[in-house]
Amino acid sequence: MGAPSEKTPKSTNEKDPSSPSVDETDAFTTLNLGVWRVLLPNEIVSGGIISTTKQKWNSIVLAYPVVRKFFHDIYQLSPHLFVLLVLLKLWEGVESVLLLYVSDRLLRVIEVGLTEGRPDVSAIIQALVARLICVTVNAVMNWARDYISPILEDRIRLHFKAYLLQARLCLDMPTADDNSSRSQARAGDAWSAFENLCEASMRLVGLFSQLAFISQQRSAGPLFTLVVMVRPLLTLASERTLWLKPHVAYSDNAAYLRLQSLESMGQSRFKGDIIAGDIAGWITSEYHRARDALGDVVSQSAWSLYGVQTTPIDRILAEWAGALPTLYWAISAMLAPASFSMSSIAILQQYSSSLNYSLNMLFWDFSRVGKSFTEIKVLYEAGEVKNQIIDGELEYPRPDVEKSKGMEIELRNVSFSYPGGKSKEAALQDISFRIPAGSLVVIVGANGSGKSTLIKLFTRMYDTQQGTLLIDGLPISEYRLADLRRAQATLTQDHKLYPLTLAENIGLGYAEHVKDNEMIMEAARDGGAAELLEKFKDGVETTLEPTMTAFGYQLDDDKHKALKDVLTKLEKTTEVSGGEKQRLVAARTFMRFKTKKIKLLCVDEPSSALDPRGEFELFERLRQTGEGKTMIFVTHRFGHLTKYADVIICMKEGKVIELGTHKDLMAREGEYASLYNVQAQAFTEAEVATAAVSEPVASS
Ligand SMILES: Nc1ncnc2c1ncn2[C@@H]1O[C@H](COP(=O)(O)OP(=O)(O)OP(=O)(O)O)[C@@H](O)[C@H]1O
Repeated sequence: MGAPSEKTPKSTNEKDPSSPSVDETDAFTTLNLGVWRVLLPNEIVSGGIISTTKQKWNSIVLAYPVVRKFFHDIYQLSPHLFVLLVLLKLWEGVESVLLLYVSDRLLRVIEVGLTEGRPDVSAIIQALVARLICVTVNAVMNWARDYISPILEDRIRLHFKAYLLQARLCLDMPTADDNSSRSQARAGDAWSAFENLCEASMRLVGLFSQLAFISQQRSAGPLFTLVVMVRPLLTLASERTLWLKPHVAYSDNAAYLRLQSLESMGQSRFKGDIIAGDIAGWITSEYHRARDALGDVVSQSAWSLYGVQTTPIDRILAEWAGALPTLYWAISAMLAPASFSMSSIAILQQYSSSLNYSLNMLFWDFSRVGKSFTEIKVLYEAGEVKNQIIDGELEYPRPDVEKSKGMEIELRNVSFSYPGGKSKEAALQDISFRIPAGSLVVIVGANGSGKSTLIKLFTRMYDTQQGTLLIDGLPISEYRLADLRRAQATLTQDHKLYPLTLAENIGLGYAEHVKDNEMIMEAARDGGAAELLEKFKDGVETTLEPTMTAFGYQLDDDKHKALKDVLTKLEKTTEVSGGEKQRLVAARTFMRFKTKKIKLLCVDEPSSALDPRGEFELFERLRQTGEGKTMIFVTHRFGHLTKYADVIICMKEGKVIELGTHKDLMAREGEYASLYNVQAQAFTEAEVATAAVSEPVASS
């Protein structure tokens, strides 16, 4: 491991130019742990053992209400299984004392027999039977616990998966993009936290029963019990854990980040590009190069690296403390040889190792209790992330606005940058214009000029940072988001196919009618996807990307042919062409029109993969179906739309540079006219080329 170092932010900056920018107020300290940088608040770094223990305790106290809720929720999931499992866990705690007791008894009766030269057979048999009963009961209890655990585990995992799914689905775009609200919560942590807490309670019960039992024994007593506890207490005091500490961890090690990027290129989504580009060899050699550059700087998790930062002195002290019980009975035997026998020494050894084990396990479990508390908190916090886009209260459409017309949109001095974006310039800069209700608008402009960003503001995927966006005369933020969304339909280049049936892929445009096959087929025809649906033997019930669960392991081509055949026959992902995907997504938008509530249609370059006829037909159908609504088309191939456009907005570098009808803008001979002429020229050249090719064919 690279030597861990703790330094204050200022000195870090002076010594290492690659260090992160740090808080000028010296609010935190940066720790370099392998490839990781861990930032800890200064008050936590500077605290000694007492303050660290206090922090641990405070974190546990603070997390208590949420842990109580956690147990209540699990109890509600299955009261019987919950109670049974908790009882079985507690039994594990008592089990160790029972075993101590019966072993103790067996040793004593054997020793009496050996000393007197006449073994008490019936007492030995009784002790053996007691031990047999004890281990049998334990075996049954363990079996019952292992039988119940997976059932409860599944219920807990699925419950928290549903909880996290809902939490993630509710996030808006800026919040989802925001690093600080990105949650580490995982549903699997709920079960491990529950198990850890049960285990810790079991250890506690076990420890108290052992302490009570051992301190009652004549050969041991309270002093011996205390001596045994020294080592585990020392381990607890010197234990380092990040779990209960507020911190930020990240890596800026260039070699490590390079390794991560190259490793991700093994994913199937890059397969085609990697084969076509023949770059597999390059990736492997770059990987080796990055690995060499990383050298021996370790890349295990920051949490485990933080935990192993002990010194040899800590280890030596712990080992010495572990030898104290032996020292105790050795000295006791010297001071009072008459009260000691071989069996009492063996029993003391047994007590000592049993207590030591229980205490070590208890402290180990309690160190995980901190982690479990944090995980439970993180889990519940994931459901409480506040969206950055605040919902409005006003009903949309407003009762005082004419319903049959489309949505009116007005921008007043709007500027916008993507949260966390890396660009030097804002995506939109000081934009003002008004789109009257029911207009057909075409937005044109070069790549990156801000056309799609405008659509994202109209649909309130993001909020403007400067200026105002008005819908029907009032700021967009005043309307209820759900109402606004219900009144909008979008068809963009970003839409994806869901891993569901084709019927659902289309039907979810109008979720209430997702089972209405007639409506779905109508939407499919409008989107140009009807022929595609007929191609599949399962028709609309086809799932293009079924969830894959099948895997084969250690199958030999010849010996396990039957098994391999089963694997081959299982369902696979079906690819459709880019144009076919766009037709299915377009069908979903036509399904959305069937809600009859749409007042704004935003179409953003949805036809890049469609053939020219497909694109022409799609735009025509959208235009006809959208009549009476405000329609906004973003497209690079705008030739056949401009004659219908009430307004054309021409964008460049985040600004509106021209605005008007086709005729106005052509007369101006500016950016729009130049874009139009390039297209017109391309069409003319294509026509000439087609004519040149078709002529000899026609004459032959
Ligand atoms: N999610 C994002 N995060 C950060 N920057 C973004 C994001 N999306 C777009 N941008 C940037 O905002 C600017 C405007 O992008 P936008 O997608 O609106 O352009 P566009 O005119 O639609 O381009 P195209 O014609 O290529 O689709 C670009 O500089 C782009 O890099």
